[in-house]
Amino acid sequence: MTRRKLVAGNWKMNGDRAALAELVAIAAAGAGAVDVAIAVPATLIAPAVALVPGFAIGGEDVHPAETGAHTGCLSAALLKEAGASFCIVGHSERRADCYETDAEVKAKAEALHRHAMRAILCVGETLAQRDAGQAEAVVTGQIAASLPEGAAADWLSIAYEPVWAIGTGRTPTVADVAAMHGAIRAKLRALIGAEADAMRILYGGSVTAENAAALLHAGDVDGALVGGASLTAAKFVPIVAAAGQRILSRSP
Ligand SMILES: O=C(CO)COP(=O)(O)O
Repeated sequence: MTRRKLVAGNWKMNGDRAALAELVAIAAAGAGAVDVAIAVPATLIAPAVALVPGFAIGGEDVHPAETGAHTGCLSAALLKEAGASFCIVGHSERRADCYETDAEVKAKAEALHRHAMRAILCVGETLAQRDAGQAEAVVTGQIAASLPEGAAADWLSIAYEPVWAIGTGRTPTVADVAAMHGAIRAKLRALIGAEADAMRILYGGSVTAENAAALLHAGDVDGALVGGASLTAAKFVPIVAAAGQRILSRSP
């Protein structure tokens, strides 16, 4: 099955209104054979959408409830009203900083689906878990416990982001990435059957213009979730270009 690649950016708590100018060239790069999307801090969603209408701008977190006494939180409806078409859920920084559980991540994804928004659900192991030989069990366990009801490829993507590869300049080997994505695909098949073959599984963690071609064309890798290198068009657009290239021959 051919899956169209998705290269998504995650600005985290970076960027400001001036930085939104980068989105003009980034949005133009998304007009080709690769889907492109950028998640920005919530206060930047509306001005970003105004600047690049029609381009996929997303949030970085959502509260599972519809409304209520949740000071400082944002519902899917609020994100959508601001112009977001998708949202990241379960990023490891939120699992660590905000103690988010798999059950909460699942509820957040379901809230997005109720509002016809797309979701990128993040999973990934820590270095200690990898060193202990538990990486696959941890990641497939997160998938089993946080996969939302009604999970389907037209609104949900998975992002495999090893915690130790985020912002560190370290990445797993291409073989390790392919093995983990294969394990995630197998787990998805067990949970949702043939729909799993249409679902995009992104890799995230220190993706750069230099390593993107190798990582993005590994087995079962359907795109990337990019942090630091998504903040400027100069760094991000070459990653989109790498996703669009077919590797016709490899050196021995
Ligand atoms: O966490 C990430 C994207 O969600 C990855 O961040 P970096 O690309 O900065 O390593």
